[in-house]
Amino acid sequence: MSSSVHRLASLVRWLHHFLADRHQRGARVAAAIAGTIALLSAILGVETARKRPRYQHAVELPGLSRLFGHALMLGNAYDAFHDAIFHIFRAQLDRGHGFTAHLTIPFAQPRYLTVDPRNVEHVLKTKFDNYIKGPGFIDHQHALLGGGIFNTDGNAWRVQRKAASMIFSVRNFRDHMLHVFDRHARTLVDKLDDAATKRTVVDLHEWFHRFTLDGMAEIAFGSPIDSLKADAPLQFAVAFDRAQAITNKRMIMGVMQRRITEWLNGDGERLRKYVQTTDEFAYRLIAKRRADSDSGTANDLLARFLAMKKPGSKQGYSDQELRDMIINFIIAGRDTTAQALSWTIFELTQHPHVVAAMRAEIARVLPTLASDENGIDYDALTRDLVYARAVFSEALRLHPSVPEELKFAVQSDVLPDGTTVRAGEGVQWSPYTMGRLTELWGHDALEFKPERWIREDVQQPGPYKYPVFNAGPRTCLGQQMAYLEGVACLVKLVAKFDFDVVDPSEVVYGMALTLPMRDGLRVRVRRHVPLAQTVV
Ligand code: HEM
Repeated sequence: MSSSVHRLASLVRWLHHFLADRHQRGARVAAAIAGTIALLSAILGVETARKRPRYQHAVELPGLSRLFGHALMLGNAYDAFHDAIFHIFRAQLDRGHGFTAHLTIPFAQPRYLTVDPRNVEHVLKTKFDNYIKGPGFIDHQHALLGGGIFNTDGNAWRVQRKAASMIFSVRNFRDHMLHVFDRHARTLVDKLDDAATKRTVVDLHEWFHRFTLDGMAEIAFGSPIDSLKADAPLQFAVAFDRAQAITNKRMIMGVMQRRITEWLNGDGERLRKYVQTTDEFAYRLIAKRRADSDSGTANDLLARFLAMKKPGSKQGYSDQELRDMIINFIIAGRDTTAQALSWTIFELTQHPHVVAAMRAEIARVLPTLASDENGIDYDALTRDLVYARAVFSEALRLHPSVPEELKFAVQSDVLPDGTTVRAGEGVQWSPYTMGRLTELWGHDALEFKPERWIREDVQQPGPYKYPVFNAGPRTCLGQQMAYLEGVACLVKLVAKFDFDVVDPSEVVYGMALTLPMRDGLRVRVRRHVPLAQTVV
């Protein structure tokens, strides 16, 4: 009896979550409850029974309802989704049940959740051709990402990857990108200096998104935006974040369930509106570059795509294809690095001894940084700032910018741990959970310890135990760029400022395709006074 009551309460909470819309409750909610229950009852009982696999090695995730699969469990846990997955695995491993679990989502193909590095290597590298993004996933993301690099498979992906990889050369990093990052980091420092004088509270998370957008716009699209200098966030950025949040909700739905839910709760309409705003921004950039007579000699990504013919065709890329490229690169280059910076600063505020160790390294490697007008040396950044780089890696271990990943099998296959995956089924792995498992990182897995990255007696983790930047043929193209930009910015800020988080308990992640902070990172800024200067 109590479990029925609990299930009913769960159902109501789940429906409330997906239907919550201050403006359109009432008729829609009533229709939704009746319609959803009738529809799901009719279909899901049969569907889940039909799709439930014969397990080998993978165990059933808790919270399976014969009628609703894991939808209620996921809906209830949605706001803390990554931690729910972590706790489920923690409990499963404590019971000796292994590294892979099975998940059933109404109307969607069943999927496996795994945190086994051998399985991750298998999907990302060994059987790369057998695991694709797949039509369902691509359909979910299409409104926002279109046919851009994150949302394609096969030849369309290959062509974009080849074209994009041209900008990620050591020469471009050293001679161009570093100077761009340095310039924007100075603008950020000036703003923080001003905030320190006025003692205002600033949302560092939002400022980091502007910092990385400005860098990305200049490097990839050849168009300075200077959003850091503006008084308020760009309208584009607000719409972009909201569009991502809606797109992410789709990841725990089947396509049909998504259509019904979004029709009922209005998310479909809202997404169209947000995408329209992001499109206007992208199309303005494209029009400006098409009109610019110098763009033929420019070296940025947009210039390269503008100059290219489509493979096997005499035609160039259409505005819509260029728009897809721009939007995908904004997610790639703005959100990931801005969020990595935000979580790193947050961890630093909680671990003053790490800040002290960073400052000691900065004093040794870049003694004039705090007053330096010449910018940061490339070799120092990529080779000598070992501890600062470890700090960035460690923050990403606990707060990976892409917290969950998913691919679908083209043909039936057996994972290295013995789990049978049938054609069309999904394999999802969780960098967020993997970064927190004692089985992978030792007894202190949950502690923030940059030292673990520089211990000589411990082998450095490979990309399958630490799949934060993906691995194999689709490994992140921008990993080095992210370290360059991230570490350059971090050392400048750490050398000059102390940050106090207004309320650490309000720093939680929000649900998006990446790992933003739901309510931002509100900090008070103080100019750092080195000890030597405080001694009278
Ligand atoms: C801390 C920062 C970053 C993290 C954690 C990160 C992580 C990732 C991950 C997990 C993927 C795979 C996504 C997927 O499965 O589709 C990826 C792909 C990619 N990343 Fe990054 N990334 C970061 C920064 C950057 C930057 C600065 C760029 C520069 C534009 C970039 C460019 C790309 C591109 C183009 C891909 C697509 C690769 C492909 O599908 O072939 N990333 N990144």
